Formats: sequence, structure tokens, C-alpha cells
Amino acid sequence: MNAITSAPAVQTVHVPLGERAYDILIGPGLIARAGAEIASRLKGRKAAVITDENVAPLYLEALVASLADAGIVSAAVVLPAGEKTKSFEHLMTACDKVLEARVERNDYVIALGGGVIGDLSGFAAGIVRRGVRFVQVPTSLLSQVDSSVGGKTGINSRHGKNLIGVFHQPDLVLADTDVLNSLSEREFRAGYAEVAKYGLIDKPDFFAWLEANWKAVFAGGAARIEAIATSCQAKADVVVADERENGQRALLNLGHTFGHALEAATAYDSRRLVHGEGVSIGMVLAHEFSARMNLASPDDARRVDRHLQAVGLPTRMSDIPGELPPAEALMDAIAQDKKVKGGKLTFILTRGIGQSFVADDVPASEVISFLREKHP
Ligand SMILES: O=C(O)C(=O)C[C@@H](O)[C@H](O)[C@H](O)COP(=O)(O)O
Repeated sequence: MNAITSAPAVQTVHVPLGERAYDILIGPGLIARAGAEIASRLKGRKAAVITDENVAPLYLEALVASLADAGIVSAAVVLPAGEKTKSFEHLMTACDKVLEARVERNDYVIALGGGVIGDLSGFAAGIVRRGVRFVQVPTSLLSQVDSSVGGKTGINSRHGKNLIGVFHQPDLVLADTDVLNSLSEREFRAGYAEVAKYGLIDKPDFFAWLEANWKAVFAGGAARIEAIATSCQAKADVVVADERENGQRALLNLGHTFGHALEAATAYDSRRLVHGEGVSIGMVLAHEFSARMNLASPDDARRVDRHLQAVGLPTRMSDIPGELPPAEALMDAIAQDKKVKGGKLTFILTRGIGQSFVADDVPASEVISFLREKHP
């Protein structure tokens, strides 16, 4: 890929999933156009907008006005911000609002927010009336490049992250890149970890492009839109090949086995760790563990570490403020991972940059000794 200098334009990534096919629109000004885009694609004229306390003051009014202009009547529910909102309590509040708004199966739930709101709203859309339509308006980089695409929805359990949920594809994703300007640097960086992930899974050229162009991606404009569109296309390709994660979709979990365990170990406290930061540390650990298993060169792990550190992401467990539980407790969290089959651990390992693979025979004894080394 080359550095991109042309003016930003809206890009469309199509997700060809048969009767569940949908478009992802990426570019500026999409919240103002949301009503028109939705009305031109979907039949329903009623919506429940689910959002959070941080996003509502910034974008809810504009979204509701755009829906009204297109003849769509909407009701909104504003939930607390943060990972702890992915709970049964808040799911119930959201479901009640959807029912109160008389949203029917052809109407829709609209998620206006980051990954937490998207995951919870998608779950509500998947279970109310056994499924109503669903539109994602992702407002964080992480949700634009990852969680708004692919239909994984859910909430957390005391046993771990995303352990309760359903697959429910959106009918449309509107990724308005203007909203990314309101993110804190920390939030933007956390989303960037998922962008880098696509390079590390199977796009070494994209990873090299990011190493050369990450400053332009952080600055905004066409390079940012290109990075988001490349990420969405990469995700769409994997999801289309394996929608329900029976095999290769697990590649999208690179860095997540360790990352989710670290999120659980920090009690989802965003002051200590947010999801993308856990993924950043998890991706470095996955590369280091692959090197330890003689699958990849330690130089690759160092290269990943260098790039993620350069953008300002945490890359080591010791970067997390406060105490972490012992390696054994992290291992317990890993054992609850959704990829465990017949009690056996599945990890996403790598043979080098952009050469990730699904390993379903990873000995727990190797993982625990690795964790003890990294977190004595
Ligand atoms: O869409 C997927 O598949 C992914 O694994 C993408 C992940 O980046 C995302 O965080 C996902 O929600 C994690 O899924 P989980 O099944 O490990 O909970």
C-alpha cells in the first residue's frame, strides 16, 4: 500500500452473507445521512437507539434528527459508559426500551456507540421478538474496524468476557469517521491495536504499511479511512468464510485469549486496561509464545512489540497499573475461553508477521510456564 493523499470519500465494504448480506459505509458525515441511508435500504420506520452517557451528548440529537427527516420514529435509551454495562441488568433495560418503542421485526435497534454498546444492542436485537433488525453506528475506532462487523454480540459474565450472547448480523453499518476526532488518544490507540491485528493475521504488507504510515492514520483523513476500510474488508473476508467460528474465524481472536484473561484479571476496570490494550499485550504474548514454541522467530515478536510501543500501546503485563493475580489465576480465565474444545486450549499462534494460524493442541503446561516467566 502507498501513502494516501487524496480527499476523503465514503467507501463501501460489502459483506456477502446471502440473505444476511449487508454494507459497511465508511467516511465522513454519515450520522447526518443515517436516516436516508437506512430508509433507502430497510423497510421499517421505527427504531430504538441504544447509546451511552458519553456518546449521547455528542451525537444522539443529530442521529435522531436525521432519522426523523427520513420518516423514522425513534426512542432512545442512554446507558452508563464502560465495559461493566455489558451485564444482564443493562441488557434488560435495553430490551424493555425496544419493546416499549414497539419495535417490530422489520424495525430496528440502532447501536450508537463503541464496542460495549454495539455488543449489548446487538444481543438485544437478536433476542427481542426472537430477532429484530439491527443497525450499527460505531463511534470508536475499535468498533468501526472490528466489533460492529461480523455479528458477534453479547455481554460479560462473572466467568469471563462475552460468554453470553448470540450471533446476530447487522443489516447496515454506518462508520462516520468524523466522530473519531472526539476520541481521546488512549481510546484511538486502543482501537488501533485491532487495525494492526489484521496485518498480523495474514496481511504482512498491511502491517508494513502501518509501520510506515501510522502517524497519517492517527492524523486523520484519507489514510485513516483507508486503514478502516482495509480492516473491515479483512474482517468481512474472514466472517464470510466462517460466519459462526467453526474454524478460521478464530484467527480474528489473535491476542484475545491472553487479552480477555487480562481484562478479567483487572475486573474490566478501564482505568487499568481497556479491551484494545489487552489485545495489544495479548498479540505480543502470542508472538512471544510462538517463538518459545519454536514456531516463529523472536525477531517477529520484537517487531510487533516495537510497533505497538511506538504508537503508545502497552505491550507487557507489567505495563498494566496495579497488581495482577498470579499466573494460575490467568490460566483459569484462559480455560473459560470460548475456543476451548473438549477441555483443550485453542490459541492463535503465528509462524511470522502475517502468518497466524489456529492451534488447537496447545499444552496447558506450556502456557502456564510461559505465563510464570512473563509474570513471576
Ligand atoms: O469477530 C470475531 O470473531 C472476533 O474474534 C473479533 C474480536 O476482535 C472481538 O473482540 C470479539 O468480540 C471477540 O470475540 P470472542 O468470541 O472472543 O468473545
